[in-house]
Amino acid sequence: MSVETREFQTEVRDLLHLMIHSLYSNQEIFLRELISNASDACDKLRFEAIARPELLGSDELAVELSVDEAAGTLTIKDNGIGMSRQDVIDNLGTIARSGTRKFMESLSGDQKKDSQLIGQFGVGFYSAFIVADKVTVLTKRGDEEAVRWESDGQGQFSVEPSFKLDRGTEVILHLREDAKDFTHLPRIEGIVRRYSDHIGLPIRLRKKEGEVETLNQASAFWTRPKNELKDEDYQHFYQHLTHDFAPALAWAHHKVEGTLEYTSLLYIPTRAPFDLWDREQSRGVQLYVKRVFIMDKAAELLPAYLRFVRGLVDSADLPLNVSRELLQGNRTVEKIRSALVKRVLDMLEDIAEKRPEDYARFWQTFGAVLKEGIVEDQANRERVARLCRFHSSAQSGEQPEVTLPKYVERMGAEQNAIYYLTADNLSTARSSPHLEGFRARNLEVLLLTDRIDEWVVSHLSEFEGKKLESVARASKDLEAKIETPEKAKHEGEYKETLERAQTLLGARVEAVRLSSRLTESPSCLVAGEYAMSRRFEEMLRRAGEQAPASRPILELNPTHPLVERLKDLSADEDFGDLVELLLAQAQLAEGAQLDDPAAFVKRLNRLLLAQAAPGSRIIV
Ligand SMILES: Nc1ncnc2c1ncn2[C@@H]1O[C@H](COP(=O)(O)OP(=O)(O)OP(=O)(O)O)[C@@H](O)[C@H]1O
Repeated sequence: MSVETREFQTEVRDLLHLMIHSLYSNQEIFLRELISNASDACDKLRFEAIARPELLGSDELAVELSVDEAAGTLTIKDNGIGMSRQDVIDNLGTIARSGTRKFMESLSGDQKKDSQLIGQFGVGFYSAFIVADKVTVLTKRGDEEAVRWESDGQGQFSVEPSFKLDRGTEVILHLREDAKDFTHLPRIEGIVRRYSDHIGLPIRLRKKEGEVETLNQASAFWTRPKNELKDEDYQHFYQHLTHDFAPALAWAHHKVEGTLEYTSLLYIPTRAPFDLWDREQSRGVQLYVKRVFIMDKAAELLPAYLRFVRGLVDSADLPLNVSRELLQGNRTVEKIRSALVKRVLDMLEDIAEKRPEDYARFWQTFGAVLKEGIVEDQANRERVARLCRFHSSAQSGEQPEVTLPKYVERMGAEQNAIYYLTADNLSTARSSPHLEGFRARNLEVLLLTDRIDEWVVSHLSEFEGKKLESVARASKDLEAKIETPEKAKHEGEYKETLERAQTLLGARVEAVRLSSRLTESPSCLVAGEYAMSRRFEEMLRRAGEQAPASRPILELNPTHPLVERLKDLSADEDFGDLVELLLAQAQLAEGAQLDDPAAFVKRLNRLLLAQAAPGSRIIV
C-alpha cells in the first residue's frame, strides 16, 4: 500500500490550530503528555502479556528520549503496545476524543489556563504541535506491518506502510524554530525530572556518546515509602494520574498488610471534572494488581457518592486476569471498598476540622454529591450526615455553614426535633411563610435547597436520636411548639368561615384550618402528616412523573386582616375570590405553579378594582 493522505476530523483540526497558534506560553507540557502516552502504551502491553506472556518475553519496558541537534529533532520512543494501521488512523486524526469538543468549549482565552486544560481533556498527543512543525510517528503492533504517520498539523496527515524492527512507537518531533532548545539535553533532563519522576518505568535519555542515562526513579510511585515522599511529589503524581492542573486538596496513602494486602492512594481534587454530574461516568479509581495496570475507573472500588475521589488501588490478592465482572460481588473487593470509604471519610473529617475554609470550598464543589451518601450508604449514614453543611434560618450568609451536630447543640431543652424546610432555592426558602412561627419563637430551621435534599431527608429520619421534621407538614408535636395561646380563642370565631371555605374548595384541599405557624403571611399550605412532601410531589410532576394526588391542608392566619375580612364577607362571589386568592398565594409562596394562572390574574384584578372603585367595599 502506498502513501495515503487523509483529512483530520474537524474538531481535531480546530484543536491543532489552537495548539499551533496560541499555546506557546507553557510549551514544555508536550513532553509530559508524550511520555505519559508512552508509559500508558507500556502498561497496555504489560496487561496483554498477562494472557500471552510471550508478548513481553524478557523485554524491559522503557521510554527513551533522544535528540538530533543537526536535524532539529526530538524523539520519544517506547517499546509498548504499538499501533496498527487502523489504530493510527483512528487515534491520531479521525476520531476526536470525547473530550475534544468540551475542551474547545471550555477555553478561557487565557493561554496559561488553556494550556493546562489540554491534558485534562485527553487531547495529549496533539500537544506535540506546540513545539513541532512536523511530527512523524513510526509504530508497530504485534506481528502487523509497521506504519508511518506524518503531519504538519495543517489539516491533513499521511499514513503509509513502513519498516520497523521492534514493537512499539517512536514519535519524532521536527522542532519549530522557536522550540529548538528542546534538543538541549539539560533542558530535557530538567523537565523529565520535574514531571515524570513518579512514572513506574525507566525514562532514559540517550547522551551524545551513545551512553544512556535513566532520569527517573522508575519505581511505581505508590510503592515508595511514605517518609521519602514530599507533598510536592504527591502533587506531581496527582497531576500525572488525573491531568488536573489544580493541586489536589488532600490525599491518603496506605499500605495494608495481613489477611488483605494492598496499597491505596486516594486524592480529593480541588475542582470538579466536567462530568461530575453524570453518575455513570467518571467513577472509581485505577486498579493495579501487583503493580500491573488492570483498569481505569474500577467502579466497584468506591460507591457512586464518592465519585469525585481519584487515585488507585494496587492489590496483591486479586488475580491478574481480573475483569470488571469478576470485581462484582468479590469479597476482597468489598473489603477494600469499605476500607477506602472509611479513608475518604477520615480525610474529609480531617479537612473539615483543621482546614474549615478548604472544607467550605470542597463542600461547594462536591457537597451535593457527597450528600448522596446519606441515601446510598446506610452503614456510614451518620458519618456522612455529620460532614454535611446546611443553610439555616439562623444564618444569613451565602455559604451553607450549619452542621447537624452544631444544630443539635444549639437546640433548646424543650425542642425534641430537627426542623427543616425544603425549597427550590435559598430566597424562596428564606421568605417562606412556613418559617414565620419558628422565627418568632427563635427555633432554628434548616433550609434545604439541593434537589437531592428531599431524598436525603426521607432517608435520614433522625440524627443523634432527634427526628427530622418538616415545618411544612401537619404535625401535632411540631404545632404544639409554636402555637400561641390566642389560637384557641380564634377557633370558635372562625368555625363557620373555615367550613364555608372548605365547602368552596371541596376536594382540592384536605382541610382548611387556622395556622399556628403564620405570623405575617395570610396563608400557607402544609402536607398531611403522612402524605408525600409537597415539594417532592412538585418535583415528580415537573419531571413528568405521576405524583400521588395527595391533598394539602390550607392554613390561614387568624390575625391577618385579609383572613379577618373573610369572616365579614357574605356575598359568595367575593368570599370565593378571596379564598381562591389565599390558596393561590400559598402556592406561589412555595414556588409551585398555579393550576390556572389566568383565572388567578382575573380574580386579583377584580379584587383590586373593587378596592379602587369609589364606594366599593375595601377588602384589605
Ligand atoms: N506512544 C503510543 N503508543 C501507543 N498508542 C499511542 C501512543 N500515543 C498515543 N497513542 C494512542 O493514541 C490515542 C490518543 O492519544 P492522546 O494522547 O491524544 O489521548 P489519550 O492518551 O487517550 O488521553 P490523555 O492524553 O488524556 O491520556 C491514545 O489513546 C492511544 O490509543
